[in-house]
Amino acid sequence: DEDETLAKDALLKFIAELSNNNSTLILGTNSGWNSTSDPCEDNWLGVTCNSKTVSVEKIILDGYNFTGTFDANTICNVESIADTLFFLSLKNDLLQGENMDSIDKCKHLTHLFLGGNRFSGSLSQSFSRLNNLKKLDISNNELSGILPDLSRISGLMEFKAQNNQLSGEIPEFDFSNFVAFNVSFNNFSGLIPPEGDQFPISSYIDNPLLCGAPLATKCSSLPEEADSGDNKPKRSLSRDEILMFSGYILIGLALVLVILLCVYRKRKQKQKKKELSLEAMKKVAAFDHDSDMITITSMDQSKKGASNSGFSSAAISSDESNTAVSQSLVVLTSPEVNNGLRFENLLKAPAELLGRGKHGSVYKVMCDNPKMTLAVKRIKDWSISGSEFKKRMQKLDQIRHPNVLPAVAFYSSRQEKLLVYEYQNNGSLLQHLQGIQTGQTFHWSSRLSIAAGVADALAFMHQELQHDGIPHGNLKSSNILLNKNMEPRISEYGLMSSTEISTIQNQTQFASSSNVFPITDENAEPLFKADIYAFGVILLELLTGKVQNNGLELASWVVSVLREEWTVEVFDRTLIQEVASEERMVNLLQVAVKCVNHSPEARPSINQVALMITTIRDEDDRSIDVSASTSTII
Ligand SMILES: Nc1ncnc2c1ncn2[C@@H]1O[C@H](COP(=O)(O)OP(=O)(O)OP(=O)(O)O)[C@@H](O)[C@H]1O
Repeated sequence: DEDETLAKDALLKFIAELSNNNSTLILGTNSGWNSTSDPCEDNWLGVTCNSKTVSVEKIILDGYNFTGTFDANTICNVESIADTLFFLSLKNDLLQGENMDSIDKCKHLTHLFLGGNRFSGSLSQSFSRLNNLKKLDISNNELSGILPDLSRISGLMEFKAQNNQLSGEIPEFDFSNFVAFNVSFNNFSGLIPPEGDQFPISSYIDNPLLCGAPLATKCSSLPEEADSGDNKPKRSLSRDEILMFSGYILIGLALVLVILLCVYRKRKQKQKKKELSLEAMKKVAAFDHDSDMITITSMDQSKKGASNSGFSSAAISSDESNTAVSQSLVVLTSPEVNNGLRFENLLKAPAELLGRGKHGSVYKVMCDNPKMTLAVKRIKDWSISGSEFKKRMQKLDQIRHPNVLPAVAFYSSRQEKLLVYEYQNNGSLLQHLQGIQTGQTFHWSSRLSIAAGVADALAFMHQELQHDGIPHGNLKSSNILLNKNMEPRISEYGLMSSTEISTIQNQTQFASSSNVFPITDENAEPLFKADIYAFGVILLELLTGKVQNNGLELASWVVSVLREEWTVEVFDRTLIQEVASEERMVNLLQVAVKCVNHSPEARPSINQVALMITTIRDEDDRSIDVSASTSTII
């Protein structure tokens, strides 16, 4: 109750400051803003509350020409408002700003619209600490000076700052998430950051010192153009501006002198070091070559230190003799390799490092006998006993699904395990998703059938391996490989370590006193639910075209956008252009969101997921048939 009173008092002070104590006149007598009513219960004009927590979430007071002051202290210093307010819009109110250094205390703001006011001076650094911000509008104000580093806000999707007198360089925004951007009619200078050219010229015009795409001004010609004065905006300068520019000129001159000195010194040094650096470059080239392409050497060579490949030393580092090693390669029942794959052949074949994941490295191995290309995964320090590993591999080998890539052979020693798979020519789903960023097409129908294939395979594997407690354990787009027909094949099924198992069980409060193998029916459930979460993230990647990584926690980003009902903004833009029916995309999005539910128990079973996706795909197939037959009739 005390909180509610504090919030109400703060709101009343806020409106009084905004309106110069004229709120009743400006908002009307029925607006609700008075001390005898309640902002949430009595629906104050422009205030939206959360119906469950009865706390203020949105304030929208646009276009009232209040002419007073927005003092950030007034609302952001009151916890009961700052903790829940995520939307603040005061557009076209002719306000001045005060104590804007406190704006970061309104830390949950995702939308802040302050366009069309009389904010002046430079924008407070504290704007760059609004970490949850998605949209910021400071356009049509009297702001000047350099922007704070707003590029720190990783989820920012929209920035509007046109019609101010802002100067300095545009912050290095990560434009990949942006849907709108405008800095036109300012005094920005320097290069437009990379990918800024996805926005039209109108987003940048009238910044005489700005250069680079999409503007026609090339950056190298910038100083001359600026000096020549031809393109200078023709407006009289204030005294302050004259002082500021004189300061800039002096600093500029000093910088030029320093640069000239540096260049002169460097040239001298370069001449001296020319021979040395050539030598160094040779070394670098040799090093690169070694690490990209390795030949798996025989034991003798390795002893002499002939190879620095991780894989060769992996095989050799076991203290067993060459024959013992050869015997310990267990070839599983793959007809193509059953005949002839021996450990020695693997060791002799040329190999190339494909990548290093958290479980170890993967090598592409071009084997001569039998003639085939393999992917060999080397897992170090896997806390699973040799016999348990063997049992698991043999069990997995009995469960076959066309969309799961089986291991063709494995090797186990105390220090390391090797797993041999057929090499898949079309790369991983991750690579295809990354290709979208560079303009490669990834059609909706391919995405949908990959989703359906993976869901089917996962449903089958879960059903077959439920009793053995073997989930996938590390499902992600780099482990979904694509064969030559672009059909998905889930790789690395069942390679989860006991430490990871304990972590998941702990997270889900399923942990028992013993978190070690064997996993039983009762404690395995959270592990399978973790696979469903991971599959949900893959669905989100397919729909958004974005990739889950350290910088982007995809599920929370999507959920936060959806909470504000901007469903369309979630989707990959190329999909929206391509897909006739948004409905099926929305249906698939709903499946994904169910899968990434925080509570494991609330996630659907994989059978339900597979069924939902098959239904969406069937509808999609039917719609293609219908449109095909319609076009034939026409
Ligand atoms: N059978 C295969 N055919 C083709 N490429 C493969 C095959 N197996 C793995 N790769 C690729 O090799 C690279 C490295 O794989 P790795 O499994 O080490 O990485 P990761 O999946 O990122 O990590 P981890 O699975 O250890 O968490 C990945 O790009 C993966 O797609």
